[in-house]
Amino acid sequence: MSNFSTHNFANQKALIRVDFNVPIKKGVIGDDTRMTSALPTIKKVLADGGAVVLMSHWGRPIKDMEKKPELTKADFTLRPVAEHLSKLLGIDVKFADDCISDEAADMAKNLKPGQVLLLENLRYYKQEEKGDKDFAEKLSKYGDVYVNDAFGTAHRAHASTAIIAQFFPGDKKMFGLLMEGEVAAAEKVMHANEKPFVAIVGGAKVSDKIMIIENLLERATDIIIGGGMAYTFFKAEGGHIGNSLCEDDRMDMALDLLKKAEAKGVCIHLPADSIIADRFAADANTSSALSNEIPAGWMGLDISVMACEHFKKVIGNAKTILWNGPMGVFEMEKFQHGTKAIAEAVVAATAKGAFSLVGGGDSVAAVNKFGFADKVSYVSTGGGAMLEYFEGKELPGIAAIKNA
Ligand SMILES: Nc1ncnc2c1ncn2[C@@H]1O[C@H](COP(=O)(O)OP(=O)(O)O)[C@@H](O)[C@H]1O
Ligand SMILES: O=C(OP(=O)(O)O)[C@H](O)COP(=O)(O)O
Repeated sequence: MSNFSTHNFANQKALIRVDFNVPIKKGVIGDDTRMTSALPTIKKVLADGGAVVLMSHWGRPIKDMEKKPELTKADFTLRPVAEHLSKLLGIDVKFADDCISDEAADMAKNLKPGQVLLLENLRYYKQEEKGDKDFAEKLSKYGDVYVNDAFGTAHRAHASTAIIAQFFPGDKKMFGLLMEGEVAAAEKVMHANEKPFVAIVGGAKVSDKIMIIENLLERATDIIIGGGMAYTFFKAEGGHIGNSLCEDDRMDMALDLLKKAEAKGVCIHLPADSIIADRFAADANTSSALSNEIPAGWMGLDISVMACEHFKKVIGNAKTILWNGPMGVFEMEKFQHGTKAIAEAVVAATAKGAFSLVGGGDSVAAVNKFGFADKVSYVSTGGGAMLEYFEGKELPGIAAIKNA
């Protein structure tokens, strides 16, 4: 592998895998941390006299379109990201409507030094997530040099994050500045794990993160499980969760995890009560209920008073805090309280000397929304990636460049 900082990109095209999986609502970018964090890498290539071809995924289009037939590819387009990036860079960022078409290939070929091209969402193609070799090879033709700066997606062995690296010789593949910075910070935290070590896991990616929680049992003294994650546990224990988020095929795993935690002496903290809603909507009717007694037709969208108080106490004693995943649907005013309360507790613990690492696209958006980003020890652009790194695993996106 080569060194990004010392590489001279003059007259070269850098094909950069970024993680621009940022919140977008009605075509407007929300928290743009993942974009601003990649700017130093992009600017260095341009300053050297090179050109930049950017590739990213956004959301999970194929899976989501299967679940909700009313969705179309247009709901997952990266076009607003190209427009926002134009503003951030102060130049007109070109956009290819399809990541793998002849047109995209031509646009990449004709790119001049100082120009930037963003390809449409890689996940329009199932080959991306399957790690298809031909797909990766086609993408590899867009650049002279491959740069991986997508720490948030480094835990995925996908075509653009890992498989593609084999099509570049050792001196033409490298990590970008964001990736280098993230890895250095994660290493620091790995060695700063003073106890009590409290891991806070929330959000909506139940199946992904339930496996990660199991591995956290090796390091954490306490694991707080909130957000949409929690209801699979309550249902598995025989509770009533109404229409709350749940992955039935992970219930056995949830029970198993509770048993393993008990055997290891790790405390798992679930939210005793929830703010419930009659619809998944900002103007839904709301009430509060025990998290295992949610009435039919209602869903838990935030943690409630008892849970907040309990979680705050646990966090107050922590010396090391690792947080990924919001406690509720913080994007909606009515369901932001739990996430805010937990963020405040993490900030207070940090002020008392704890080391706190917060990561994940939505988690970062949440700490920014509440103005706490500079009051925690480190904010990572990776959520699942950060947690997996913490397990001591070599992430596929890192291994593909390092070990080739
Ligand atoms: N109880 C809940 N029910 C449904 N969605 C939830 C719930 N709690 C949190 N969420 C959603 O989880 C999403 C973030 O999850 P995730 O992607 O796992 O976090 P991150 O991006 O920080 O890694 C947010 O959009 C939030 O609205
Ligand atoms: O947002 C992301 O991860 P995160 O929710 O763990 O922060 C990354 O862009 C990876 O997305 P994925 O979990 O759909 O592969």
